[in-house]
Amino acid sequence: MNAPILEVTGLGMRRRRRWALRDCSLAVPAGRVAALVGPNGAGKSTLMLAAVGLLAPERGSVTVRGSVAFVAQDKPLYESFTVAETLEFGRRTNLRWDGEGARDRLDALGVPLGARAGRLSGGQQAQLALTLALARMPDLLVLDEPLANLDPLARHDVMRTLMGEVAARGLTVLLSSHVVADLEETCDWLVLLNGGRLQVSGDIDDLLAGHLVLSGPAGDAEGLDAVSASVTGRHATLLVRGERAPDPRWSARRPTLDELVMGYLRSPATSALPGPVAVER
Ligand SMILES: Nc1ncnc2c1ncn2[C@@H]1O[C@H](COP(=O)(O)OP(=O)(O)OP(=O)(O)O)[C@@H](O)[C@H]1O
Repeated sequence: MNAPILEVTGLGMRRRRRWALRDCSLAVPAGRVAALVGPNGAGKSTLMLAAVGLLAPERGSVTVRGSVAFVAQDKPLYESFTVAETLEFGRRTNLRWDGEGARDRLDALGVPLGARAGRLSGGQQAQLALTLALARMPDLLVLDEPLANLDPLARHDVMRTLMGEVAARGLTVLLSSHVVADLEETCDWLVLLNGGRLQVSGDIDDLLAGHLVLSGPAGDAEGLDAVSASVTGRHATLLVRGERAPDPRWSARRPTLDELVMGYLRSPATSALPGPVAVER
């Protein structure tokens, strides 16, 4: 595994008086596209604010090995600036700035340079905010719900832009979303928060390969160590850890990412976390 670009150890974060995150330890290897998922109030934004240094940890530590850029949920843009003025402002306020790449990207997306940022569509504003962050040439890009309020085509375009950058220069991305289906094709790392606790962290292919969805008679489910189970009449569907069905009474298949996420969210006391991570220094 590549050395983690983001490493969080024993992180505890308080928002006002309440703990928003407790005892979170995770590592995201360089070059990954990591999905940060969890219900409302799980602590996703808090974790991202800690990762980019906008909130200081109450307990534990956050290490980023490289430069970081952040796009907040409300995509702050100067509404009265034109797109060209926005780019010029970026050039003047950043030491590292890929203005040419930014213009090329906006050109390819059909975002007019002369339009005022406040008059762009939601999808174009999302692309402009993403373009500004990418122009800073970060090693780690942190995006708080970059796909919220976008139509399916705009969501696809944003993800394609990200994938292009990841492939072209090994960018690492941490992005939060509520729509797991949007993440399945592009993300290869999963971080699942629930109620301020880390529940799942790891490579998505490994996680999917290490779990099964079992279907069979509800009466046979006892004794199986399921992550979660749903029973309809005499039939049970279970998410379990393992690579093979326990016996022929159960039909087994690999879960989808959505099934894996939902299975863990239904059982907040369960977790799928790696052991201590060896870091190359
Ligand atoms: N500015 C704030 N002041 C006080 N408490 C806050 C603030 N922002 C968030 N919190 C609290 O911290 C906890 C974690 O919130 P956070 O915004 O990190 O969750 P989230 O997973 O990003 O949620 P969502 O999916 O709704 O955006 C919640 O209990 C929330 O009420």
